[in-house]
Amino acid sequence: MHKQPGGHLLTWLDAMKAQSPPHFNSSTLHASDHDHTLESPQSCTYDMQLRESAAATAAYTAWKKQCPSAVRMFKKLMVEAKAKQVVVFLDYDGTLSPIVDDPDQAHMSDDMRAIVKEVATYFPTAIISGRARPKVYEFVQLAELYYAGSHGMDIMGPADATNGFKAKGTRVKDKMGNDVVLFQPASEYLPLMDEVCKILSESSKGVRGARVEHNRFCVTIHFRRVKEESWGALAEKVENVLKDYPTLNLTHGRKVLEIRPAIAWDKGKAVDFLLSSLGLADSSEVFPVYIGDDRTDEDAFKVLKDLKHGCGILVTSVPKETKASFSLRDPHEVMEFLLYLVRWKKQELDGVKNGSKTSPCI
Ligand SMILES: O=P(O)(O)OC[C@H]1O[C@H](O[C@H]2O[C@H](CO)[C@@H](O)[C@H](O)[C@H]2O)[C@H](O)[C@@H](O)[C@@H]1O
Repeated sequence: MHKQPGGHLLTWLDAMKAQSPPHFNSSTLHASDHDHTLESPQSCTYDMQLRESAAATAAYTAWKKQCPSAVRMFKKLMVEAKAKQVVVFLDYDGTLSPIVDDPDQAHMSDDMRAIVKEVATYFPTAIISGRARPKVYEFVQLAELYYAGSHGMDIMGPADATNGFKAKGTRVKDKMGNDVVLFQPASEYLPLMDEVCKILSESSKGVRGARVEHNRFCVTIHFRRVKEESWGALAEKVENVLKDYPTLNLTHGRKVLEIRPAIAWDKGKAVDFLLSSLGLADSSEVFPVYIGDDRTDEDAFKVLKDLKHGCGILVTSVPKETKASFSLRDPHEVMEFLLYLVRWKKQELDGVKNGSKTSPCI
């Protein structure tokens, strides 16, 4: 019998469970999240499912009064954006791609890729992900975007300053031979991250379903395929390894624990950095839109809240505490919102061409 992990880890484990709860699709009454492997749906009677489903729907509906749908409120939301430079920041997992059990299979659809590509033709667009940057690039496959991997600790953008992007960083060539600028505020941590990843991969081998993902400046320990009764044991292993690394921090996300350099840098700082690099920091003429589903996205929502312009949009199908002002249920709704955004811009440009002063209607 293993001993329980420390108090703060127990709190995190509870938060992780709460963050990706199973929810019921009212039309089929089947658990529609992938977390059913960790629950025991057999023990639920049909009536119980029905009641839980109704209660979950009621709770979500009530929560949406504080955090309304960005699709339903689109027109209102974009009033403030009129004539401003919209900049789009997109998280990857759970935002552009659905959450799946195997992190290597979290592909985005071709339709989603097409709409993100179109968004990027009208607005500077960045992907801000916890993933290693090359991995998220492999999924997204769009050279015209800015990428910030490892929760913002690995930023890459085109070096061609004609598009206004003047990042301080190192000029290198990307895989395709294009000139890019790299900004890696935690670059000296790379050997340490490699070491920790190796030790954790070894020590977690005994826990069935555990998976350790090297996200370059972040090491992610996946709990999604681990039986809940083994979560404590896995968390304890992580905690034990971390004891020897005082310069690293532990955080949690959707059924993951993550080890990161203990530096003051996060997705919010990456948003600030990209806005500055685009020459748009401290400007009331910019309207940043950030869409994300995870705890780590809250740092970016906070930055937008403090800026007092722009908007944070949380992707969730269950009520969550958030600093975002709007919400979208899932990646399908994200796609719908991005379509609206493109249509809004096209109408605005058509209006300018035709000399119309009226607001575009969606
Ligand atoms: O910032 P993000 O782009 O949202 O990345 C956060 C983590 O996303 C991935 O994990 C999450 O998605 C997986 C695939 O759907 C899922 O299996 C896992 O439970 C989720 O936490 C990614 O694998 C992590 O490395 C990222 O840190």
